[in-house]
Amino acid sequence: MPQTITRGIKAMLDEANATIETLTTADAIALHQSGASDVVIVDIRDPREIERDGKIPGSFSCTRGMLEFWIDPQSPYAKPIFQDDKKFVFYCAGGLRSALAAKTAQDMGLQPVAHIEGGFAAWRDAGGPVEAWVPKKK
Ligand SMILES: O=S(=O)([O-])[S-]
Repeated sequence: MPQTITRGIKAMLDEANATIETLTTADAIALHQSGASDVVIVDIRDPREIERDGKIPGSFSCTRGMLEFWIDPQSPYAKPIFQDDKKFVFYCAGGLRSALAAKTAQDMGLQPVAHIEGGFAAWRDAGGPVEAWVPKKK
């Protein structure tokens, strides 16, 4: 018998988008250009996407797979950056995964959070600055 998926991505995205802040690309670029020190831009794309396409300069990379484990201070994988009193702005390639990630983060108590509409593709198309991936020196 085939699986019956009772809650699909449309419902999940609708719910996420109804409860999280969505930044337009223009607003996100302006926020980035302001250099606000109380904002962390979180890149939730996979490493291969970052390697291929580059990233928003200064963004913090947290793959979606590690999201909950890096946010929760009780987790052995907790990252101190998620304890900072800052605004966390998530982005992915196209704005879908980041909506779900921001919703999850918000549900966990992280706040304020937002995500960038259209993701990195929209950012790049709008002329937002892009930093090329540089391999780590060994
Ligand atoms: O999640 S996605 O919008 O990058 S395909």
